[in-house]
Amino acid sequence: MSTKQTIYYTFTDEAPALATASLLPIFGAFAKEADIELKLTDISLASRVISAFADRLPADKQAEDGLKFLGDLTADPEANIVKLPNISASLPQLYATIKELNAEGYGLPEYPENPQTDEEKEVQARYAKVLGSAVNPVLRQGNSDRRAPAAVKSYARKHPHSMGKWSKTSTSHADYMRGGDFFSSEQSITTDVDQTVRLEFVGQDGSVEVKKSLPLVAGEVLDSMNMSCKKLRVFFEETLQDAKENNIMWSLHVKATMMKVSHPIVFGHAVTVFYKDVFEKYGELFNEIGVNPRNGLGSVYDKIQSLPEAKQAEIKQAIQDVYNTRPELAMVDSDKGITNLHVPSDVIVDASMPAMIRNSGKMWGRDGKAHDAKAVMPESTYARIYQETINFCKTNGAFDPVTMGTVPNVGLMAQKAEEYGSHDKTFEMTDDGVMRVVDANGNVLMQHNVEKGDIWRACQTKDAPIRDWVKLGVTRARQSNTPAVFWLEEDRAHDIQLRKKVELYLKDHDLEGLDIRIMPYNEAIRFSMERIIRGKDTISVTGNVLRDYLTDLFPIMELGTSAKMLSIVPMLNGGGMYETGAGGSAPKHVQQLVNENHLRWDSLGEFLAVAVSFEELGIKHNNAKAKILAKCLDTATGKLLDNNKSPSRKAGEIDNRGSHFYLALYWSQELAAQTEDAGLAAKFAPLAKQLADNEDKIVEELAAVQGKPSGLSGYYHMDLKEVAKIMRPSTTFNDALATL
Ligand SMILES: NC(=O)C1=CN([C@@H]2O[C@H](COP(=O)(O)OP(=O)(O)OC[C@H]3O[C@@H](n4cnc5c(N)ncnc54)[C@H](OP(=O)(O)O)[C@@H]3O)[C@@H](O)[C@H]2O)C=CC1
Ligand SMILES: O=C(O)CCC(=O)C(=O)O
Ligand SMILES: [Mg+2]
Repeated sequence: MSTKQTIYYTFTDEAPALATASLLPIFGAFAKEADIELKLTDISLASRVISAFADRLPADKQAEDGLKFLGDLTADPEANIVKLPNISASLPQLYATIKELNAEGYGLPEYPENPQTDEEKEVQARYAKVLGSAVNPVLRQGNSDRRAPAAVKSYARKHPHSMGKWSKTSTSHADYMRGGDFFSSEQSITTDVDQTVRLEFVGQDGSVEVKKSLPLVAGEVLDSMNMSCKKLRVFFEETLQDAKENNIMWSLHVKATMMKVSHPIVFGHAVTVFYKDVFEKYGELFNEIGVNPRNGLGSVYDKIQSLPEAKQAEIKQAIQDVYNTRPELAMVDSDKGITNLHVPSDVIVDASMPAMIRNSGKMWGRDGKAHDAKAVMPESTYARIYQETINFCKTNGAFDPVTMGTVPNVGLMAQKAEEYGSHDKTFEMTDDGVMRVVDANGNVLMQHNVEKGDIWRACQTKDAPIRDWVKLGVTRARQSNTPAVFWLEEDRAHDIQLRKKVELYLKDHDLEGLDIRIMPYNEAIRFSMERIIRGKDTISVTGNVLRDYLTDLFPIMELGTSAKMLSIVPMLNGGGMYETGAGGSAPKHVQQLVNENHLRWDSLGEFLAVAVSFEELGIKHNNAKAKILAKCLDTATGKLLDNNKSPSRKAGEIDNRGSHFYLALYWSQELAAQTEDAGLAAKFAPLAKQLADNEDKIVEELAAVQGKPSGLSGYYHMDLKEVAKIMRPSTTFNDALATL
């Protein structure tokens, strides 16, 4: 007999949070019939800020630390978490959150940009924990299995999304550093024993500063690498000159959100090199008024507001003058004049490069039209795969969603493997000297000569996650009868360590009849692309960053968006996390809801994740009803796709809420029709009838609210009651659901 089981469903940010207000009541009502409870756990950016300062807030403003709760839960073999995409906050997003909360009377301290006192340092440290990719590494206590389910793939084949044509004469390309970057300086070791190493800076006078003590466990891989600030700035200048001479648009693609320490620094250099004339002329003034180029040009516009109007106009003119001397800069919003360099969180490489490739290799220009572009990604380790993809499209034309195969991914990410764990071991050098990794006996394990401004970082990957990742790769190859490729370079220091382990751990498995290969990145992507255009599937088994990049790149080509991916994290301790999609939180969708009360967010990722989550409870707890709920949910999802009841982009047509209604209709019909459990069928038959009888009325009620502003007030700190009102406007539907 089963006892009550719990699914922890996360409340996050932006579009997925809005969708939750409509969808969770449906999931909750259905799940109840299988003795399953869905508990909402708030891990939104606002909730994380509130939790960080809970001890300073009055009791009525405090809230449970949802992230800590779920983080602890990941150790429990019973854990069952449905994780929606959340904001990985850049500084401008954090400022906006603090402002919004303080307007509600929270009285949170301002973020100290240049902390001087101990108090300010402490405040900054608390905010630092909230910034960037602060949720995923805590919850992802397992490796990742991301794929396009068969129903989704078949829908995409029948209803292909638009794909920009590729021309052989396209001048678009990826540009990256040919030296002085992390790739060219990487060193890597594997420790045989548990030990604590020190990350030390040795000054020119011989003084030693311990930056960090790092406990390592036996079998762990530790890398260290350096990016030269001078070479980075020269690289930016050269790419700008080259783009200007060749009349091609310049476009920066980094991941300042996830690589929260290193990439804002890189982004800041791009801003100060691009607008060099402005920063040279007004640098001192900018320092005085607190401009932070790492927050983008937006920071200049923001901070100069404290200056007299004439001065502001002078600076704005100087910015405009820069555009005469520089190549055209890619735009995020050409109507509003927002460029790629405006804020660091607008262009995020995992999604932005596939969007460019899908769009014939073009980015948007000042004139609102698409143009060929030089995509600048300083760090060469992974940038090369985009050049390879661009070459492939130039030769073979755009991918065709109707005929193309699929590239699922098995990604290494457990226990903060690879780049996810690097935030606390990434340092900007304040002086020239040597950065080194030293063991307890004083032996130097790795070292780099560094200069002021360089970015030096160490990166950890534990052994247990690697072993589990190899197993997951082999398992997926076996279960789906698909070739699997481990993407590992032959001459990259980190990958040399990993290759040894992969070769060793592959021996633990029966590989009979499987096609398992190890290939360098460019060969691996070419191999996968050669197969994909012939309709063949290839599993990519990769490290963490390639996991991130490939699970947007291929889904965006295959399905139009990575939101439609099934994204499972089998946790090392036995629990499961089911992520919804592989993409972001679609801020643009919120704007549309605010303006026209239409939410175009597609909850397909949520439907898929919850079905797997039910299924898992069914298996673990021998809960037959949960298994039926899962099976019927999957069938209903397929029917929803077939009947084209996914959200449209246009106000007045079916949106997120309408698609949820159809899910409830089809799901209840499937449950009523199944014969495995007569009790369940009897329970859902009246609902199915009521929903079907009232279909037109409900659809009308849901459409009637659209076309005018929704009245949503909070952005980062949404009022759940208000959101529920906006997201559940059909009384007929709500009443029907309440009968369950
Ligand atoms: N796992 C996680 O928690 C992740 C979080 N993020 C966070 O998300 C934010 C935005 O990231 P960004 O990379 O710009 O991605 P977006 O969320 O803006 O997604 C890019 C585009 O993809 C389309 N899209 C994405 N999801 C859906 C969906 N469910 N339904 C329909 N269309 C969809 C939208 O296209 P259109 O506008 O044309 O409709 C959207 O504008 C950032 O704060 C980032 O930190 C990013 C990646 C993963
Ligand atoms: O954690 C993040 O900031 C982004 C995560 C992401 O893009 C992914 O997992 O695909
Ligand atoms: Mg991603």
